[in-house]
Amino acid sequence: MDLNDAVVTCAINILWSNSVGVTGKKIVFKTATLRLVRNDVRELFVEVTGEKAKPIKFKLRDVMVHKKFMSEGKASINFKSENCVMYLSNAPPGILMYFLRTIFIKLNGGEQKDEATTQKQLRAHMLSGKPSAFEEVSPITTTEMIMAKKKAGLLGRGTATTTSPLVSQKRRYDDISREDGKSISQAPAAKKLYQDKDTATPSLGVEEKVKLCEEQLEVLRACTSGKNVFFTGSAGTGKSFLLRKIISALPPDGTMATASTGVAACLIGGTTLHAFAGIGGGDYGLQRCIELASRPASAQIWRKCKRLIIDEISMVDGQYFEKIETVARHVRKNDKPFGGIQLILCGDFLQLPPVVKTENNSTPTQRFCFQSNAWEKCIQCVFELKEVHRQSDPQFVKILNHIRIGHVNEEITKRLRATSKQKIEGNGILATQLCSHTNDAHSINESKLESLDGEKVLFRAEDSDANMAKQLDSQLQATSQLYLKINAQVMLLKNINISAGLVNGARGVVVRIEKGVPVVRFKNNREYLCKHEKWIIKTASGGTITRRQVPLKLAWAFSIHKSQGLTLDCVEMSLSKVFEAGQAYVALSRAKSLDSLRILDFDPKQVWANAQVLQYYKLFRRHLHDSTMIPLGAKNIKREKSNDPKTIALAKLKKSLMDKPLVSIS
Ligand SMILES: Nc1ncnc2c1ncn2[C@@H]1O[C@H](COP(=O)(O)OP(=O)(O)OP(=O)(O)O)[C@@H](O)[C@H]1O
Ligand SMILES: [Mg+2]
Repeated sequence: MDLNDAVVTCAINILWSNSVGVTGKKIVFKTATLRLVRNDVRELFVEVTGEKAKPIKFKLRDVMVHKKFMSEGKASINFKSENCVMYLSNAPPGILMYFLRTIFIKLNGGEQKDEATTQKQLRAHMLSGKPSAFEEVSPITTTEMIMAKKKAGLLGRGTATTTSPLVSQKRRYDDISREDGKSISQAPAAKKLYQDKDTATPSLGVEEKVKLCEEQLEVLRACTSGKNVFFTGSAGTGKSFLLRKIISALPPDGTMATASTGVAACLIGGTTLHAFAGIGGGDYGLQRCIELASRPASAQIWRKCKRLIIDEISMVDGQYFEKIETVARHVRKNDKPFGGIQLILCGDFLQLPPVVKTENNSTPTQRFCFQSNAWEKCIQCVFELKEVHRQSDPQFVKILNHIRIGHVNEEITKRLRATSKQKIEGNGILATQLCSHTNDAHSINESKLESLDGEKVLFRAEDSDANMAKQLDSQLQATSQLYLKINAQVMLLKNINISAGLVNGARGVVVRIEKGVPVVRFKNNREYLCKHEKWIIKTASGGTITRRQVPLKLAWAFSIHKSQGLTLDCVEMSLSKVFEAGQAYVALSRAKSLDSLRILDFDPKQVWANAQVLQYYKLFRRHLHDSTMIPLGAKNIKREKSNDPKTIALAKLKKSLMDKPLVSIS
């Protein structure tokens, strides 16, 4: 992360006890800053600076760190020789992890002096009469990192990773102290700090090594500085990935991570916006919505919320957004936009629009969030991510950028039609069919599973609260009951090991059942024993519910709506029944490359973009060039009478967007 790895701001309680363990002095800081500093003789200290308090320093010698709840922003540091424990809470989990890692590496990654030498130097310094000076530790160097890893038994003598017996040893506390200048084994601590696979905050997981690019860092900075931010970008520019990093850089108390759909919410470790808001599906009148949100449980959630994060904002209905903005002001008794809650919104309006309920067979009036007055009032900063990370082939990226704005020419048609006959299957793994309608996908999976020989095996999920099974089913891709057979086509639902290709969305086939769990052969020929994984869902009230299940889902077919936000390995689609603007773009942009994609019946007519969205983006880009601090919203957007992509106005608009493509094409 771009932030200082030697500093963390959080709530801190410091407790001293006497030699028989009776608690004595206690200091409580609601907010304080911890800094790693060194003195003149390079001894390490943690410096605590609270509000209106003088800094206090604690020598980092003979310490134990308890970090089991690091992903919830909690940890403790036990200064054993001082009989003092420091409890940290409400720390941004990602920042806390880097802070603890810096302690670990600084303690173990340098050439260490023994105690006698240090004492000698200290005496000399005191005699010199110079005032003591402390300075912040320098950034971690590669040498320090390698040395620390070696000492922890995470690196062998060569470069290969070793499996030290201590690595698998389960310990409640991780002793990272050095005694007598020698390192004791810190393998579990190190393993956790380098390879944590916790899911409550996915950014602390296996993605930790993937670094944000410069444009993503700029958005992160705006979010951590408290601004109301909307960031957009085409499919695969890393919006959800960045959101996970943003969530882990914010204090957990009052940070509500939500998304318009369950699948998207799960990808950022959050809940659905509807579950958070507590006003039902948004069909009630405003007065009723305020009443619903004012019920004690709902009102408490609204009052506690300091930062509201919404992914896949394109699928949030504009009227609903307007309603929750008013509800927020009423329930929080605060007249500021959104009742003073910081908003972090992200999505791509050129992907799927809100699902609109048709009343009395009338034509649905789609209202996007950006068309609401609330949007204009609330959004302070807008950003557009341009670097595509999902696809690396520049030709495919270029095609997708054209499709995104509903533009198809002969060259694109020819290239996409050429995929219709290509063989994308391999290793017994069939392509996943993307269907425009959910029911089609469901029945394909059912019938394909039935048609396989052999017994069906049931894998039941274990939920922390059996009464919440329905909510978990609606939010997670891992179902409460999963039926599999040998040769079933499946998709992995977790990032297990990025470098080994075992990532969320990886396609495979069940080859056998071993030790009661399925073994899957993936497209890259790797076999993996899919043991139970844990999903943690944050409830709107701040609690958590967990599900343990085999991380697989049947993958003969998915609906395009359920695939929004995903990266898929090997996909086939028929787009003849698409019914939404952006639907073909969402389907096509799930693929990583043209070689892993087969379009059966490509026709340019299947591709169109919503005219109002195009106009919004045109305006958006103009503002983006002037300044990023602008109100953007409905007032500035002239409504198109027709959605027909063939209108002259639209053609002109597309042309202007093509002259300056929304995403730079290399
Ligand atoms: N800075 C980065 N470096 C390397 N890979 C990245 C980076 N940012 C994102 N990625 C990877 O790119 C892929 C797409 O990211 P992500 O799903 O977040 O995109 P998105 O913008 O949310 O797409 P969509 O609009 O389809 O939801 C993921 O595999 C992610 O890990
Ligand atoms: Mg996404």
